[in-house]
Amino acid sequence: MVLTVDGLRMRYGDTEVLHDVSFDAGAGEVIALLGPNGAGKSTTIEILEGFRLRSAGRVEVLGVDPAAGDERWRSRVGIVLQSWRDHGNWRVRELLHHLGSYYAPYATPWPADELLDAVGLAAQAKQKIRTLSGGQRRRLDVAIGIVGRPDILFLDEPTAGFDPEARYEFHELVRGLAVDQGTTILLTTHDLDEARKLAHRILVLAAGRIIASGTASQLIAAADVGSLEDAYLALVRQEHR
Ligand SMILES: Nc1ncnc2c1ncn2[C@@H]1O[C@H](COP(=O)(O)OP(=O)(O)OP(=O)(O)O)[C@@H](O)[C@H]1O
Repeated sequence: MVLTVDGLRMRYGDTEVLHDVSFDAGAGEVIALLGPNGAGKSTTIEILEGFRLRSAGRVEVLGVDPAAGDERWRSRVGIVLQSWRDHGNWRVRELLHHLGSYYAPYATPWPADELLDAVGLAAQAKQKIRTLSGGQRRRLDVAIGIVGRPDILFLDEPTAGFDPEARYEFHELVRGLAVDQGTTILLTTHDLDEARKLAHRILVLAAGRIIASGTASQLIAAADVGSLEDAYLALVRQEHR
């Protein structure tokens, strides 16, 4: 398994926001984590990325506890946060080239120009980052996440602000990473269509617990409804009762 989460708990002060979360993922698997605002999706991802220390449970990412991940481990993990800190005065190509160089001791980084093509930013290569549109910045966030050709990629709401074409191209890119490079991908999204199109498995997290898990068709069949949207709404409404 590329990713194992077993009995994960997280507490902020007196409030427990993750209760006994367990799931795993294999190579090349795309998993979508869905759930209402505040369900604990970002918290889960940040623990797996090694940014937050969990309260309890076992977590392994590429065979390593993220709390103890070293530089080599970090170089194999790609991360797209909800918002990347800005380097406004850097130019797009320059930043990607620079960040790619960090990975050079461990992996062959994606050449900046190829990566710019892949995320649809070739025309903005020489632009300063602060002049990019919201969607263009988000594409750059994605490029930053994959520049080191990671074995596992964490994407926190990657397509928020994308136009439909950018979204389509991003979906193709994610599929390519999973299929051609065997990259394992865990993404959070509020876009059910995105989850249906991309994910081999969907996890629904509500109030810190996984309340359903399966393919889109399995979730739809289990709820005995006609669409993933209806299945999702039935699940989270049941949880609210
Ligand atoms: N540093 C913190 N201190 C205290 N509470 C926090 C902290 N970070 C998050 N929380 C709380 O933990 C819960 C889970 O938050 P989290 O950001 O993981 O949710 P989410 O599922 O990613 O939500 P969204 O869909 O809105 O991004 C929320 O109730 C949030 O208010």
